[in-house]
Amino acid sequence: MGSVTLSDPSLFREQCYIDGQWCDADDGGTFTVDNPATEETLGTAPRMGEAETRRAIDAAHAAFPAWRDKTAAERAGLLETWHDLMMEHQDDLGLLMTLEQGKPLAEAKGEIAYAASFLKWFAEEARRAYGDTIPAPKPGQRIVVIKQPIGVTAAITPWNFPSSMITRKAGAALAAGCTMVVKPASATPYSALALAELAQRAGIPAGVFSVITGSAGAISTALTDSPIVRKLSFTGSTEVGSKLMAQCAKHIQKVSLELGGNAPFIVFDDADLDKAVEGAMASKFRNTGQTCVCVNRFLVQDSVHDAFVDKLKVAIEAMNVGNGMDDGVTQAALINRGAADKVMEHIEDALGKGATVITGGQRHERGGSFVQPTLITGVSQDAQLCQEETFGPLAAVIPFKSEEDAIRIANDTPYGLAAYFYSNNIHRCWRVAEALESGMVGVNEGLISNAAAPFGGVKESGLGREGSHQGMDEYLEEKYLCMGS
Ligand SMILES: NC(=O)C1=CN([C@@H]2O[C@H](COP(=O)(O)OP(=O)(O)OC[C@H]3O[C@@H](n4cnc5c(N)ncnc54)[C@H](OP(=O)(O)O)[C@@H]3O)[C@@H](O)[C@H]2O)C=CC1
Ligand SMILES: O=C(O)[C@H](O)CS(=O)(=O)O
Repeated sequence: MGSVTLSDPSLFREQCYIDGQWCDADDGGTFTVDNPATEETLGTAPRMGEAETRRAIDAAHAAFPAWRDKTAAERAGLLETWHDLMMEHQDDLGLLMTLEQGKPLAEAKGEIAYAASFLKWFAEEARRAYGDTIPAPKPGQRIVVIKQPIGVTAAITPWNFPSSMITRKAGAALAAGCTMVVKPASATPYSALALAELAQRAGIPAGVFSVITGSAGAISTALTDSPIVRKLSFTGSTEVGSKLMAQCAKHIQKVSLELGGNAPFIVFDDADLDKAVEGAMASKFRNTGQTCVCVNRFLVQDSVHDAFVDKLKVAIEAMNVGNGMDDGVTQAALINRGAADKVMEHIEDALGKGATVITGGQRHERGGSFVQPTLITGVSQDAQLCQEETFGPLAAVIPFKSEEDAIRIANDTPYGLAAYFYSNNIHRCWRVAEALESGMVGVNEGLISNAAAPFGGVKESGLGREGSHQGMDEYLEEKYLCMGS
């Protein structure tokens, strides 16, 4: 990995993990993994396809009975050991993540703690897969509902949170008694393979958790063509999520989808503007704007518009753009040049429709996939960014007059993942929170993601919830027992 040395170099894996074994692709094929900040090659990962995927599915199938039959406490203990190993190696795992994904090192280490928190959360939830007994309508009968693990599951995960998007799924699946085959994003395989290394060290049995890298199409086809796989969990674009949902129909596989967003951030005239700016910065610029719950559109009420924009400009200009490995950097390279092109396309389109640049607006002088953190105002509602997720460091402000205008504009999107608003009027807070078409709402809060909360969207932002006590239900089947006399 260039000049970077891990304290524990064995966490850097360039092979996949199938059935407890580290292996290359059958044909020896590999793909390269680059550092987004320097565009240097970090290493390679196996280019696997259908044959390797089928072996991983078969291993998961073979491992399922014994894993299912462990007690919840035994599964919980192994998840807690995996959590502890993640935290013990937090620095190395953070380094790996910054090298392959680009995010500032402090954020990467933060994501490792966030990722580990899902293992700890679901270790606790494992012990609470409660069933029901229901008074029967017929004398002598008894109605009992038990919960059982769904079986072999699969996950396809994105590059923006290369560790936590895996543990948010695998933690729930393994806690429920399921086994899982994971295909991480090709841009960020090393965080996933390091998780597999630590799962092996934690004593999670062979076949229970496998990680395969390579052709997304071939791997996903093998996963959705197999009736052994009973559930697929996906985080990524709505376009791919829709394709996968259709593929899962063939064998009626359960599917969970965490997809794209288009989050509105509404600042009302009765907001605390300093808190609103704090929340705006946290939500907009986390991971250099590359999260599915990032603000995509700022809606600011006329009477506070200029004051809010002035404060936001100061906060944006205080950020430090650079290589995520360097101390003090708070905005990093985007995942690739294509992502930077998309941000510039959104800026240029909005300017062409009458918007004004308040700060930024250009590619960063560092070149490559760096973009200046940008603030634009006077954004027209027919701008491309109002219908498409920018996924980058662009704060776009749309003015509004009334509360009704704000709700109408906010809901004018096929997406509904996260929404945010700031107001000190409790009656308005209830009205607006209930009116927003979104799975999650931050009320006077810009950071809403944690393992205890049900994370998920409505409309074209997805299906199902992850985390919280709902997260494990995605991996459990309810069985109704009718006990006759
Ligand atoms: N909801 C969220 O958290 C996320 C949303 N997004 C949104 O998606 C946009 C595109 O980002 P991107 O990373 O390209 O997201 P994708 O949806 O393309 O990729 C996410 C995952 O899906 C895999 N994948 C890609 N194409 C297919 C396919 N045809 N069948 C099965 N799996 C597939 C990818 O594999 P591979 O890497 O090998 O191509 C990756 O593992 C972003 O700009 C953003 O708007 C992106 C990431 C996270
Ligand atoms: O997919 C994402 O962008 C993540 O879900 C964001 S979060 O969970 O870290 O908020």
